[in-house]
Amino acid sequence: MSHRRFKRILLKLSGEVLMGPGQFGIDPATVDRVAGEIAEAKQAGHELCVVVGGGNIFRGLAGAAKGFDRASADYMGMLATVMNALAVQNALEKIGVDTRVQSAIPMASVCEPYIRRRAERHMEKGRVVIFAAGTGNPFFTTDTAAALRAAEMNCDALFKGTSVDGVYDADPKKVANAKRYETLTFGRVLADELQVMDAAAVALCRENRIPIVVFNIRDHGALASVLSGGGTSTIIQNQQELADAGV
Ligand SMILES: Nc1ncnc2c1ncn2[C@@H]1O[C@H](COP(=O)(O)OP(=O)(O)OP(=O)(O)O)[C@@H](O)[C@H]1O
Ligand SMILES: O=c1ccn([C@@H]2O[C@H](COP(=O)(O)O)[C@@H](O)[C@H]2O)c(=O)[nH]1
Repeated sequence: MSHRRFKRILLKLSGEVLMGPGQFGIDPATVDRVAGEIAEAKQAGHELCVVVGGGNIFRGLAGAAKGFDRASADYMGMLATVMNALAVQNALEKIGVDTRVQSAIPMASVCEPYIRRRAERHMEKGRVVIFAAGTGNPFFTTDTAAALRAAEMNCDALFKGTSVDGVYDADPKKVANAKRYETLTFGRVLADELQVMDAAAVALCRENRIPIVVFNIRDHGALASVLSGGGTSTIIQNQQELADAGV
């Protein structure tokens, strides 16, 4: 199923994927490749904004498990996403893509604060807006931030670029014979507690009728293939919209 109809896209970029073949941190070659794919999608006529994760550097839950105060650990996680956002911005600007980073935690000497109307204006001017620091609140995730920004920016779809090629009936990293869904309804994802994305993010997309496309951004060229109807992915929508799209 081609996703060309989705003109304005929120791309949720997994932090974990940005570490490339490494075990931690930012792999410049991977960031450059992903930036190239964003540029390609833009050239194909899509408007893009990006929310970056932070799992390659710090996750609040993992910090809390090691004894950090949960809220402080979450702030550390949000700061990690700012580093990733700057890396993605740098890679995009090197290849001539105009960008702005906006952070939900204001840090005036590093990037712009998040201002919705300003972000909208940047997008109208053809810039890629990279949203950093998640929602700015502890106890949330960058998936929820992605759903929130997708709603605020009137995006046609949320593309979750992660390290699995779709949503399965069980975690494919743990269950060898897990089966991938081609399409799913929001209701099914929530009822079956499929963990690919947190429930708050899924509920927000359901309420705002924003389809979610889950795909593996580790696969080279995956964004372009999925947009044009090739590649492997799962689309999550309301039942009616799946029917309208002929699925
Ligand atoms: N039913 C399922 N289908 C697909 N993936 C699942 C499922 N259940 C759990 N997962 C896991 O969800 C993970 C993707 O989501 P997760 O939020 O952990 O990472 P991310 O958003 O890609 O990274 P980051 O948090 O670093 O930004 C996959 O790596 C996969 O192992
Ligand atoms: O709104 C938010 C978003 C993120 N966090 C913290 O940041 C890390 C990294 O984000 P991922 O979604 O895991 O990539 C997350 O583990 C949280 O600790 C947050 O507190 N609020």
